[in-house]
Amino acid sequence: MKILTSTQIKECANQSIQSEITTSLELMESSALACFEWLKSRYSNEHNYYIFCGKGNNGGDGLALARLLYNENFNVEAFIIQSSADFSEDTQINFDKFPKSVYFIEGDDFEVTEEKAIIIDALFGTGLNKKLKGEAEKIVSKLNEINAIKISIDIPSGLFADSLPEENQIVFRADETLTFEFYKRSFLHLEAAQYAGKIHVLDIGLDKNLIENEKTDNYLIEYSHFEKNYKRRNPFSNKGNFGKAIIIGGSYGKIGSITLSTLSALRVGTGLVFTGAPEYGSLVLQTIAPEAMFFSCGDKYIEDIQIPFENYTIGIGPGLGTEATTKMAFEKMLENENNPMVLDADALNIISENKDLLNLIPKYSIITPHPKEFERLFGKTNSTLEQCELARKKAKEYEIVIVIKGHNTAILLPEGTCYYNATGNAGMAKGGSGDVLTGIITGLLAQGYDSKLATILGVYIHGKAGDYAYEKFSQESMTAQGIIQCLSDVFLELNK
Ligand SMILES: NC(=O)C1=CN([C@@H]2O[C@H](COP(=O)(O)OP(=O)(O)OC[C@H]3O[C@@H](n4cnc5c(N)ncnc54)[C@H](O)[C@@H]3O)[C@@H](O)[C@H]2O)[C@H](O)CC1
Ligand SMILES: [K+]
Repeated sequence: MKILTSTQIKECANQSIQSEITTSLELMESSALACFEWLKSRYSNEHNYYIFCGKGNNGGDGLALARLLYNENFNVEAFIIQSSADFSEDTQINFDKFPKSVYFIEGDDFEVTEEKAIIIDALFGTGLNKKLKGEAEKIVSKLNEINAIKISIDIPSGLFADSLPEENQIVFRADETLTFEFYKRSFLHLEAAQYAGKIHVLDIGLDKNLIENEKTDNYLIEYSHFEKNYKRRNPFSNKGNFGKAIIIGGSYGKIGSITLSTLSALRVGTGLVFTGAPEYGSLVLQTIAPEAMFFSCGDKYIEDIQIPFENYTIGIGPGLGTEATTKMAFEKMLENENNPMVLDADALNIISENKDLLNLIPKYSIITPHPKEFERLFGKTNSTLEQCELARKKAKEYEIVIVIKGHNTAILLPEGTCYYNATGNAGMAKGGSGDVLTGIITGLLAQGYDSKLATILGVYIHGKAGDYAYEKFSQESMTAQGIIQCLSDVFLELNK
């Protein structure tokens, strides 16, 4: 899905209106209708709906929604922010059409009975041009204190679509956000995501051809992406058709991580998986992952990387350690390899101590740092949005794919495009999850997916398997091994 800026979204709506595909009032009505249908499918008319409206078009969506709810006998009260501004044209029409009297409110001068309350935030949408202050700030602060179900229309009031809130900025804190046509970019960054809650993208009928023509460098990965690009297995194939993945890492006390990567590479369909680890890891690896083959790279730590095969794809880093001999072996390996590989964890830590190594990374390789590892590699930034933009620059500079792991993992491609992932959950915020991702991407790369697809699909599958693990084991009890187990659910769904 394309991620457009608020200006582009407005432009799409304006063009739809100018080309007489629709009118602005119809768009407002279809936005309200989409919210109404969504609410009706989830909440009964036993709830009391408190709808807080501004005087711009976001408020108009709120007032139209209030009318739709009222007409179907839901308990609705509409509150309108008292200000000197006039209603926008369409909002005025919807204000006139609402059959009940409304409350004009100033500051915290309003009451909400918490029991069975649903608060709908239609105060400000994408038209907000500066931080909330004065009366608006007081209303939102009071709403944030109320114990009720909270739903924002289009975007939580006080939040911007294309930039992130500062610390202590007042923003409506929603449990769910019903957003129109597109994910707003800020929703994909932690600093703003915490205000938006669960995001639901509702279709309001903007012209799909206009959306198609809008240019963007930011996308959200969707299931369709996966469905379209996934390589089905040919019934006449043999293991030679599905590549060789070489997983390298492990050191004293960290054989577990390389075992997780190995198991993951096996579970995404790789033809042959080899693990290069210190000698004493052999027994554990061969017991837990008997399908993989082992080759020794040292005694307690990786000391020498001699890959005894050809035509392989390397994934290196989990549990690798940063011993002096390991560093040397890693550097030598980088000098000798030309094909794209996956670099994670200690491989990245070694590089961050010697930045010249960045120039040795084969083009189109994939690095998978978490935010701290990224910082060690490329420097500190003030927000995750700035970090994402720095990663875009570095991905271009070194012609590599950068995966910043986190709440919404961001993938930056060498051509400058960003793909965000929305699968996954907080149960994955545990040791071992990253090792699984390394194994998945290496396995897909080995099977002939190019770097871009291997990463996009890999990150998506990883999150999706995490979501299955959540359902099966709970967020608390799921482990990295649980994610690996649930990879089969993802592939079963795909093959349905
Ligand atoms: N674009 C679409 O596809 C559709 C959008 N809809 C809804 O419209 C809003 C955007 O509406 P807009 O009128 O542009 O602005 P807002 O309602 O967000 O309100 C802004 C309003 O308030 C004034 N203002 C701006 N900043 C502040 C501030 N800090 N404090 C006080 N007042 C402020 C500004 O002058 C405006 O008048 C979008 O989010 C959707 O909900 C449609 O209804 C359907 C199509
Ligand atoms: K809003």
